[in-house]
Amino acid sequence: MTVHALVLAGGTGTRFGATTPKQLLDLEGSTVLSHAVRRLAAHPGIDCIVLVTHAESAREAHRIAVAEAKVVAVVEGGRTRADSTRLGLAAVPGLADDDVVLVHDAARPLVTDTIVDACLHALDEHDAVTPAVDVVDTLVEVDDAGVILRGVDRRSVRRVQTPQAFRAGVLRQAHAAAAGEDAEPTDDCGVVLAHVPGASVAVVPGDERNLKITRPADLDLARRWLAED
Ligand SMILES: Nc1ccn([C@@H]2O[C@H](COP(=O)(O)OP(=O)(O)OP(=O)(O)O)[C@@H](O)[C@H]2O)c(=O)n1
Ligand SMILES: C[C@](O)(CO)[C@H](O)COP(=O)(O)O
Repeated sequence: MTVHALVLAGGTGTRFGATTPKQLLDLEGSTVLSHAVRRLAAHPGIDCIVLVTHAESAREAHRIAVAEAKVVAVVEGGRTRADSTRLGLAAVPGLADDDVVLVHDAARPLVTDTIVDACLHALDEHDAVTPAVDVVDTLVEVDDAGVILRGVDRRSVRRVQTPQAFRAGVLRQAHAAAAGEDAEPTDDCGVVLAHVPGASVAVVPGDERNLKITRPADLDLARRWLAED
């Protein structure tokens, strides 16, 4: 059984507001993308990595591929995140249904071995696994006018992260069924839940430091946490 990782860097980073995609931003001398790939490549349980890039990130992705022996392919991503996963899956050489696929956001450069280990371990019992953290604020559901409709019990919700881990056959089945649909799922566990009836999808402990760089303040936090590592 081989463990493959897809690193998704096909987005534009609109919410960050920079002129280049956020995966190219500098984080203590290396790009955000390069941190994410380096951390996954250093995990002994991960055999090979496919980079899914935005056209503007292709040069950096190819540079990383030369430096990191585990990177076996670089492909251009799609319009949506799900399209990018689908294109990445198609580029994995020799992917067997009982192989494992980890799907990771390049925008999460502080992924740790502990998180990867937790995901891989839980995959012995589940079809798909995602790291997740607790919600500490009170949650409410609102209408379009911002009027609160009801409270949401925060004990029953989590904020999910990546890498998300899958049996390859399950992820392939889910994305084949989802292809062409109007919905734009924001993560791959959601695609499995929606399209693989009966699939067992579970959470394992994530880490607050495994943040997704979405807005400029996130980069400042990542810099601080990286310096503390
Ligand atoms: N078509 C897309 C959209 C997103 N992603 C990747 O999915 C991850 C999570 O997406 P997000 O943080 O939303 O990144 P962007 O789409 O780049 O940001 P924004 O939504 O602010 O435009 C990122 O690593 C991003 O590069 C991707 O590979 N292909
Ligand atoms: C996959 C993800 O990082 C899990 O939290 C998140 O859903 C990505 O969402 P985005 O809207 O693409 O930022």
